Amino acid sequence: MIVLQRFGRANPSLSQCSGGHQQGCNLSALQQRSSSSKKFLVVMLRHGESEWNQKNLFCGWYDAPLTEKGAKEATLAGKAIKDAKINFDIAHTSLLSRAQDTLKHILKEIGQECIPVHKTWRLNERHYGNLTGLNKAETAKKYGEKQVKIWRRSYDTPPPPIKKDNKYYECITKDPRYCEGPPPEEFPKSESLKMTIKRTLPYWDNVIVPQIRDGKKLIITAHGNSLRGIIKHLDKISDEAIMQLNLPTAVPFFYELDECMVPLAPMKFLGDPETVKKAMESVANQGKAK
Ligand SMILES: O=C(O)[C@H](O)COP(=O)(O)O
Repeated sequence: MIVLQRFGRANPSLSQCSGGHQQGCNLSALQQRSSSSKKFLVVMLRHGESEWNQKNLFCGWYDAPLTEKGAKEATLAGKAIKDAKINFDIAHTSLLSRAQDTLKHILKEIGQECIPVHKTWRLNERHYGNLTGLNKAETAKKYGEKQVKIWRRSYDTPPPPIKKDNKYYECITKDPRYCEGPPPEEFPKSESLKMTIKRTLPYWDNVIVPQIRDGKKLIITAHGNSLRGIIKHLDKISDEAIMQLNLPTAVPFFYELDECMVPLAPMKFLGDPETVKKAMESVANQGKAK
């Protein structure tokens, strides 16, 4: 198994059972932790390259399909998982095809196409508001790289809300895949990372965590920003430090969690360190004016 550098915690001392989202943990659980060797594995990854990644467009809730390269990246992710001898009991993904198809390629590669797959809007990409459909480099040229970095990576500044005359407004808002949620009053018009975390974490806490505690091995295929939210939560990364985290497409990373659902170590990638580092830099550079 090749493991890349860890994305460090801002404050490791905070990584105890004190987080409001870590349910069922108390002091006695903490005290027992040292004598218990129970570890839980969870694997996550961002989808493979999509057509809109290739064109460098803000995508968010628009349903851009995988490119051929994206499909190959997903298969390679499956190979890395196979080489690491990991198999799964349950999969979770978003309602967007790029994440679902990435999962399909992986499950095919590891010969686990039959495991249950749960799909939820709560794992969707953050909604990019009225930036949806705009080219990232051109937007940087127009509004400045600093502003684009704020829109892409700041913790609590959402992009401008999507307008009714945005070319993609109808196909996103009226998409029947959202008939079971979010409810109309919660349907996002744009989301900051903070807002994304607010709708993703209840799924982590109420659906994913109980399955992990139950001893199930999970794979989660989702998106750059819904996963940044989960990583921020697990690794207790500060609002400032999270701005520097850029997730590459289709590179699996994993956590080993203790019984309190606290990571035993920060996130680790499965992949060649140099390749992953370059891929992360290239994601960061998508917001530079060309
Ligand atoms: O929605 C998008 O455009 C991408 O999937 C993620 O974009 P980002 O890296 O600009 O946040």
